[in-house]
Amino acid sequence: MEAGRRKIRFIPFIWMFLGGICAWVVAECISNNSADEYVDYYGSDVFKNAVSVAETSVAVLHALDQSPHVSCSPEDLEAMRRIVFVVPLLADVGRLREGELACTGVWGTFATPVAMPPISRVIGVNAATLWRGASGVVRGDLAADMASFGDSVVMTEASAFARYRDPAERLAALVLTSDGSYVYQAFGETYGLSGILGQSSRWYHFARRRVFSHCDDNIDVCVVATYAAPTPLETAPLDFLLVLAGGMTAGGCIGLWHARLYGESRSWRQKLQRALDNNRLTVHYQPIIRLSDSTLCGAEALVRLVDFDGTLIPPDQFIPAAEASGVVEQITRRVVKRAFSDMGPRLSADRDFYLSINVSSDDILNRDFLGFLDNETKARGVSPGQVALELTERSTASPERLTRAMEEFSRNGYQFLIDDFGTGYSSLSYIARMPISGIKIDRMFTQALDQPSVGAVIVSKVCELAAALKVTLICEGVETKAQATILANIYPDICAQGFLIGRPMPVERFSRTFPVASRFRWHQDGAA
Ligand SMILES: Nc1nc2c(ncn2[C@@H]2O[C@@H]3COP(=O)(O)O[C@H]4[C@@H](O)[C@H](n5cnc6c(=O)[nH]c(N)nc65)O[C@@H]4COP(=O)(O)O[C@H]3[C@H]2O)c(=O)[nH]1
Repeated sequence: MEAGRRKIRFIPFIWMFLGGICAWVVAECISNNSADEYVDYYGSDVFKNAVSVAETSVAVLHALDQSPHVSCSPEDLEAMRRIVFVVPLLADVGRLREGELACTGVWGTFATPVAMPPISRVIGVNAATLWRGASGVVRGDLAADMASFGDSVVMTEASAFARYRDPAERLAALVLTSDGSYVYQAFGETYGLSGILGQSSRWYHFARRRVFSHCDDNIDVCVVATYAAPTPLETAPLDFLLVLAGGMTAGGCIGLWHARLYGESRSWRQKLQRALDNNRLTVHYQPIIRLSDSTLCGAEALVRLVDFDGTLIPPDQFIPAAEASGVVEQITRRVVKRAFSDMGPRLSADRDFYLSINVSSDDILNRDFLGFLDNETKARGVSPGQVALELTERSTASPERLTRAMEEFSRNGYQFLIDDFGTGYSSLSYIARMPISGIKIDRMFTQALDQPSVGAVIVSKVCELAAALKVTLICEGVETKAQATILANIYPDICAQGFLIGRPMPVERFSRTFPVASRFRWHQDGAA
């Protein structure tokens, strides 16, 4: 008991914690998303520029290679000068002779060819040669990236990547080959970046280092850019704390609601258990008559919980809690025992009279219940054929399982009635396959009978269905003579249950009001 109370007290805190975690996850995802946008923007810019430089260099090398002019001839120098003039990404273009630079578009022909520095890399099928940051080739103070193909060489303008040299805080990028073995350009703190080529962050990846990586399809140029994203607490501490507080508050509210529901169901469970232990469940009986001849055909057993002050609590208030907490099976057994003890003599005296008992699908699916029912009927001398089990149409159990279980009860002689027909969602095809002997039309349709509404149409359709299925039809909630008259006209064989005939009552009153072989003349007042 104490443990249960302590558990209830913890529920809101657990939900608060969960709410806080959810809020934190949401804040992280939002922050990841904007950090990814940032690194994508930066990485794409570097990538576009790198591809543009590479494509331009390749195109110029290709053009020089195809040139009809004699290398370093005045026409060749003129053509190279024009290239340097129109291609701002290139600082100079020139010609090699025996591995040395013989002339360039800017400097013309050298009196003494300039020695080339050691090669950084040879790439591609056609063996283009690359130099990274080569200095002292033309001007001692300038370090340029160079590429050569055949006897042509291009020198990249130093300013081509200038704007990336000092990236914003936490940003870094590498321009490299797709196998990661050669780095064209590096910006910022790039240690370990080549190892993550091919990975890209998504908003749902939880990592502080956000990654952009992309390779060109035609040229062997890739870019890996990273952003060491700050935590949401660093970027927007107030917003983050507000989101966290919101999450915890929402979690706390859900927790309070959950604790209340849990407390209610726990208190109902305890209340019901105490009522069972103290024998404070009682059963009332509501008469059911056949309208055609006014004979009493049966009675429905309806459970009530007697509160400590003697007031009767109707089943609608505790049966759902009993079903949810698993106490319903104990209640059903108690009702069965009580109803057989109350109505046993009546059932033996009047073999045409039946007693209907509400059961839940859990009762029917419980293998022991059939044995229990058999023992009780035997002990009280009740014929199973006079016992109708009312199963609500709103049952959530699997129809196949339920049908199989119902068949076992049916084999032992018990009848089944589908209660509250028309309010559930079960398919008619299932109902048609279930071993049922009767349908009870819900009172909401009955009460619409003497009003112009679709209720009357539905009732007459259900009557047709009952006739087709060859099952008994019982109409619940018959309160007026007008309703009874309409029903008797639509379906003469119909049975009626409702305040017009009698409210649920204790067994003593039931026996007094409806003695064996009595008739209830509903078109006159009172029982006869
Ligand atoms: N307005 C109006 N109401 C009428 C009229 N005639 C009968 N009623 C009420 O309609 C309900 C009929 O029972 P139900 O459809 O089986 O509906 C039952 C049944 O589904 C459930 N129930 C009752 N006893 C048991 C039980 O022992 N076990 C289980 N599992 N459920 C039970 O509780 C429901 C409510 O039972 P009650 O409160 O006794 O309410 C009863 C009855 O008092 C009428 O002319 N007008």
